[in-house]
Amino acid sequence: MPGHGRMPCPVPPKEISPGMTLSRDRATPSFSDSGLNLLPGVIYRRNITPPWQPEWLNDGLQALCGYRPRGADDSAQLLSVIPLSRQQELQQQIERQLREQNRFSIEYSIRHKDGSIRWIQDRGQRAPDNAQMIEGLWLDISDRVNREEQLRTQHSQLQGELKLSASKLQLANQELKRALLTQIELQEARSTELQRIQGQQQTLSRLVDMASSKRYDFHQLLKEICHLCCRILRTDRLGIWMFEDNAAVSDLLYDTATDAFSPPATIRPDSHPQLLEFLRQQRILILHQGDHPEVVNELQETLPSAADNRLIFAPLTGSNQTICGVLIADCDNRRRTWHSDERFFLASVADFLELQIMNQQKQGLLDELRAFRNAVEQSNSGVMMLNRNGEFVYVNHAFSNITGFQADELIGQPLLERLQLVQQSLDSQIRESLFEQQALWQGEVRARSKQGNLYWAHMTLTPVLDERKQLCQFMGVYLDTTGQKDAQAHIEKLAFSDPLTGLENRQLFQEKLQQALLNCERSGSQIALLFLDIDNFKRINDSLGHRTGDQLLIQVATRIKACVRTSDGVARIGGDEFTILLHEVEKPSDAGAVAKNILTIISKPFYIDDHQIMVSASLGITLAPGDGSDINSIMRHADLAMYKAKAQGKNTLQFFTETMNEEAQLRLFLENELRNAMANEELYLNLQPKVDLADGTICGMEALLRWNHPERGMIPPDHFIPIAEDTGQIIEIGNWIIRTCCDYIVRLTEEGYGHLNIAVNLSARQFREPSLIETIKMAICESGIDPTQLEFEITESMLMDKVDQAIEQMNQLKRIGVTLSIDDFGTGYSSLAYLRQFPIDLIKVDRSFVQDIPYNSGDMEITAAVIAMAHRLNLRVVAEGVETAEQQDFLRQQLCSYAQGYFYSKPLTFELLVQQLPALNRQANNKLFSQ
Ligand SMILES: Nc1nc2c(ncn2[C@@H]2O[C@H](COP(=O)(O)O[C@H]3[C@@H](O)[C@H](n4cnc5c(=O)[nH]c(N)nc54)O[C@@H]3COP(=O)(O)O)[C@@H](O)[C@H]2O)c(=O)[nH]1
Repeated sequence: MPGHGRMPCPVPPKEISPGMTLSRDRATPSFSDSGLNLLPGVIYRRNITPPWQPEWLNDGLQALCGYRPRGADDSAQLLSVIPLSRQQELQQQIERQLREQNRFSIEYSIRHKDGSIRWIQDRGQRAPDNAQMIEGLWLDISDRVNREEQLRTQHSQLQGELKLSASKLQLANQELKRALLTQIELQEARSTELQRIQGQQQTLSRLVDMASSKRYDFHQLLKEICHLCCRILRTDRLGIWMFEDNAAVSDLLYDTATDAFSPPATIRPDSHPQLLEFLRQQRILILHQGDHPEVVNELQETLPSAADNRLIFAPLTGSNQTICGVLIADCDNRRRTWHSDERFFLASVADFLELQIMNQQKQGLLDELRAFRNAVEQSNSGVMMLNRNGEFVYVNHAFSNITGFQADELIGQPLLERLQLVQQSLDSQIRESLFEQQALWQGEVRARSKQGNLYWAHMTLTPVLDERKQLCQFMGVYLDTTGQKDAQAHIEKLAFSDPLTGLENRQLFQEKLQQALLNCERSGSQIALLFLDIDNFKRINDSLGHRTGDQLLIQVATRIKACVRTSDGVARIGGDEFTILLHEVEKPSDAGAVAKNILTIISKPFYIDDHQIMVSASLGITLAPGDGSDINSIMRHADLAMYKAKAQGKNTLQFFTETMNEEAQLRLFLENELRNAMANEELYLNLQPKVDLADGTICGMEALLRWNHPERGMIPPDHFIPIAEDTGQIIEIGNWIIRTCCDYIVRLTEEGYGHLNIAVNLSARQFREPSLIETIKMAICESGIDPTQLEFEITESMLMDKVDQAIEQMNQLKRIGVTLSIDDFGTGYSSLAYLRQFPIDLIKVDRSFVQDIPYNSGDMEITAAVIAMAHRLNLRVVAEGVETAEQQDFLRQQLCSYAQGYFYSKPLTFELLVQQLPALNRQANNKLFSQ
C-alpha cells in the first residue's frame, strides 16, 4: 500500500503476549501536569529504529492498547503491539516518508491487549532536538476503518452510487475521498477478476459444447483447449502431453506468438520422476524460478524455459489414478502472477480434459467391446458364457444354430441339462473339472438338439477369473463337428472298404484276421480262410468290357456274402480275388461245405446288361491255427491252395497241404536260382530228331531246353519254364535259344546236313513280345541260314487268346520266311474256322493222343481225323511221343507226315546228335521199312 495506506492485521501479533505492558521512559514529562493525558490517542516520543523504545508516552496507551505505561526501568517497546510480519515493512514506509517529507502519516492495525484489532493513524516527525527520535501521535481510527470495511462489502451496484456520491458530494474530507477511491480500485480489480472469470466460464462452456457436439473430434478439442487457454490465461504457450505405458502418445504445443501448433519435445514419464511426484500431490503446480530445482533439473532438456520462466502445470489423472498426461502453460513474463481464479480455471480445464480422456478411453473400450461382441455374434463357432453355477448367461447365434435352442430358451438354464449329452458319463467329468477343479474341460460330445437330432460337437469350457483371481464365470466354445465326423467315417470307410463291392478291403480284412487269430489262441477255436479267384475273369473283361466285369464282381460279392454268416468276413483283396474268413470252424469239412456252396452259387448264370454270363471260380482253403498262426502264412497258404485248385482244372476247391508249401518253396528257390542260370551256363539245348514217315530219314529236330543245376541236377523244363515265363526271363532265354538254333543249323550245314531244320518252342510271353520279329530277323541275318530251316512251334492255347493279334504276329513271322507249326494240337479246343486263317505249315498231334494207340480207339480216331483234316487244309502233320512200332504203323497208315518220339531217339545234345546222325538215320529207316 503506497504512502499512507492501511495495513490489515488479520492475525494477533505473536510478539506481544497478553498482560504485557509498555514502559514509560525515564525522561518522560509528567503528562498529568501538562494535560497531555487529556488528549485522545497516544502521544509518544520514541526511538526512530525498532523496537521503537519510547522515551515518553501519555496515558492514552491504556485506552488504545490496554497497556499501562510503567516505570522507566521497563523495557517496553511500542513496536511489539504491531504484528511481527508487518513490522519491517512499516518501518520501511515510515523511514521513506521521513526521508521524503520529514514526517509521516500511516494507517495500520495493532492488537489490543484483549486481543481485538484496532486501527490507528500514526503521524509523526523527527524530534527537533534529536534526529534519532520521533515525536508522534497514534489516533484511534477503528470506527472509521470498520465503517469503510462495511462499505467495501457492498457490491458493484454500490460502485456507481459511490462514484456518483463521490462526485456529487465532493467530499471535503480528503481521507474519506481517498478511502472511496480505494474502494473504486478494489471494485475495478474485482470487476477485472469478474471479467476474467466470465471469460473462463465462457471458455469452459465452449469446451463443453465442443465435447457434446456431434462433430466431436478429440484432437481438435485438444487444440481448442490450447488455443483458448492461452488466450484466456494470457500465456505465451500452452501444451498438452499425454502418456501411455510410459511413452508419450500425443503431444501438442500452441504458441501464441506464431498462432501455430507444433509438436513439442517429448516428455517421458520415467525421465521425470520428480515432476510426476509433484503432480501426483498437487492439482496445480507453479514453477517459479529457483523453485523446485529438482523438477527444473529434470525439465532442463525437454523444457529449457522451465529454468527461466514461470510455468504452471496441471496433471491429468486417468481412470486408474495414474498420471496420464499434463497440461503446461508457459509464460515469458517472469513476474507473472497466477491469480487464484486462473489456477482454478486451469484445474477446471484439467478436470474437463480428464473427463474427456476418460470418455475417450471409455469410448475406445466400448468400441472394442462392440467390435468384440459383433465378432462373437457373427462367429461361425458357437460361443457361450456360463455363470459360476454353470447356467447360461450368453449364447451367440451359432450356438443356437447348433443346439436348436434360442438364446431365451437357454439363458438361466443349466448347460448340461440343455445339451442332453448322449455320453452321460461326461456329465460328471465336466462337473468335476469345472466346479471342483475349476479347470478347463474340452472334448468331443454327442448331444441331442432341441429337434431331437443327434450331432457331434467339440466343446471347450474355460473358467474365467476376476481381478481377485476368483472364479466369476465360464466361457465356452462349441463347434459342430458332425460334418467332420461324417467325413472322417467316410474316409475310414474308404480306407477300409472296397469301393466297388463295398466289401472289406485287404487292410481291414487282415486286421480282422489278426484279431481272429488272437481269439483262436485264447479260446482254442479254429478259423478257416477261403481264397477265391474267378476263373478266366480276364476274358470277361476283355470280351465284354470292364463295366460288365465290374458288375459281375459286385454280383459275385453279393452271392458270396449270402453264403456266410454276418459275423464272418468277406473281402475283395484284388481284381477278381476274394477272401472269406469263417469263425468257429469245428472241422475242415464245415469250411469245405461253405466253399462248395460258394462255388455252386457262383457257377449259376449271372445276368448283366442283357448278357447271360457263366463263370466258375477256384477256391483254396486253409485252417488256422493248424495250417499257420500268422496272417502272412495263412494268406499265402490259402493262395497256394487256390492256385492248386486252378491248376487242377478250375471250378474246384482245394485244401492247403504241406506239399503245396514245399512246391511253393521250391518254386521260390528255382526263381532265385534261374536268375544266375544263364550267366553260369547251366542252361543248354537238347535236340530230338523227327523222322519223315515217307522215306524213313531224319528230317529235322525239336530243340528242348535243359537246366543242369549244380546242386539239384537236371530240372525239368515243366518246372522252370513257367517260372521263367512269370518272371519275364523267358525273353532273354528264348532269344538265346533262337540264336543258338541258328548257330546249330549253320554247323549242321557245315557237317553236311544242310537239309535239316530245327523247331523252337515259343512260350506265350515270347510270342506276344513285340521285339520277337526283330530278334528272329537278326538271328537269321547274322547266321545267314535259310529261314525255312527255322521252325517255330506255337501252342494252340497261345493262339486262342486274342486271335487277331496272334494271326498278325504269325503273318509277320511268315513274312520272314520261317516255318510255323501248331504244337499240342487237339488240347486247346481250337476252332477249325480259325485254323484256316492261321498261316501255318504244320500241325503237331499231341502226345496224349498218340500214347494210347493202338489201345484207345477214341484217340486213334481223333489222331486219324486230325491228320485227315490237316491234309484237307494242305498242312503237314507231326505226331509226337511215338514210342512203339504200332504207333508208327498207325500213323503211317493215316499218311501222317512226320513222327517224333523215343521210338527213334530221345533228345540229345547237339554234339551227340551230330555224332549219331548217320546211325539215327539208319535206325529210322530200318524201323520203318525192315518189318
Ligand atoms: N517254350 C519252351 N518250351 C520248352 C522248351 N523246351 C521244352 N519245352 C517244353 O517243356 C515241356 C516239357 O518238355 P520236355 O520235358 O523236354 O519234354 C519234351 C520231350 O522230352 C518229350 N518227349 C518227346 N518224345 C517223347 C516220348 O516218346 N515219350 C515221352 N513221354 N515224352 C516225349 O515231350 C516234350 C516235347 O513236347 P512238345 O514241346 O509238346 O513237343 C514241353 O511242353 C516242351 O514244349 C523250350 O525251349 N521252350
